[in-house]
Amino acid sequence: MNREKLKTVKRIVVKIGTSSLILANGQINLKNMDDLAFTLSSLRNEGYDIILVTSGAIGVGLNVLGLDKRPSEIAQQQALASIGQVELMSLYNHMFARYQQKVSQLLLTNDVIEYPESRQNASMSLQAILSMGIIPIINENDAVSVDEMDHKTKFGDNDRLGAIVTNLADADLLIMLSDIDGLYDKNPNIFDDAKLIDNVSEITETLMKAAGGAGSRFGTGGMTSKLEAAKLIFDTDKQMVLTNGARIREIRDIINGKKKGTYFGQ
Ligand SMILES: Nc1ncnc2c1ncn2[C@@H]1O[C@H](COP(=O)(O)OP(=O)(O)O)[C@@H](O)[C@H]1O
Ligand SMILES: N[C@@H](CCC(=O)OP(=O)(O)O)C(=O)O
Repeated sequence: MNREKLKTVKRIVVKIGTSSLILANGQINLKNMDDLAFTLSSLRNEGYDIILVTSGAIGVGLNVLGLDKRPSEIAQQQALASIGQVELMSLYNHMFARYQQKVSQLLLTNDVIEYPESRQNASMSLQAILSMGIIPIINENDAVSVDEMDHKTKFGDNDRLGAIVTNLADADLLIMLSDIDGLYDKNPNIFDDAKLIDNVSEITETLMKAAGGAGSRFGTGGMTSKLEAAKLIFDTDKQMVLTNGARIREIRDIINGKKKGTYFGQ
């Protein structure tokens, strides 16, 4: 367990969850989005390769249509994601442009990553975008991804997608931004005495039991899906830091090795 390794990272994937992009009242969290655009653009200027994995298509879709909860029908959810994704990218495009940073969009499905040829193709596309100094912004292609018996196109959730992209891009570090300071030893929604864990070197059964579901009505996987993502990170010998999306500017402290959030690494 050594945060010293964080000081040598060159390529960083940042995953931001819906809970950091949408306020409790359903409005867009412009402060977090602007902090994200500023921080990632300045890191890019300093020479880091940056990839953003974003959630929020459905949350922003609800905002655009003035709805307060997800529809239950799949086709309705997909329509919402399709509407929200355009608005989400439009917001990012404007926010990043303020800092003279160009962005691109990549919408992925699980089958693209599973098939070696399309995976290689996605990887080459990503490399080409990065070599142009552009920040690729990645989400699942929610408008078309569904799971059928023999054709699985869904990733499950964007925490998993964040870990998959870290591997696909051969990045050194995944920064997972959520609405909480890191991983606690118990679900902090239920236990007042829950303590923040500083370092995790292995995903044990005890840790999995400590992880509960989503904290907001917009988040999906909760802490369980973040730990599943951490398992993929360990499998591929990468590092991950889980931290609060309300303090995005602390990413700089994190890559300077400071004790912020929960560090997953060996
Ligand atoms: N052991 C735990 N440590 C930290 N958070 C936990 C834990 N168990 C459950 N949670 C909940 O997981 C939530 C984060 O997951 P989620 O709502 O899916 O966020 P996001 O939209 O960022 O993916 C936290 O707000 C918290 O309420
Ligand atoms: N792809 C979906 C997000 C799915 C997801 O995992 O959401 P979250 O738990 O907020 O990271 C969307 O853009 O709405």
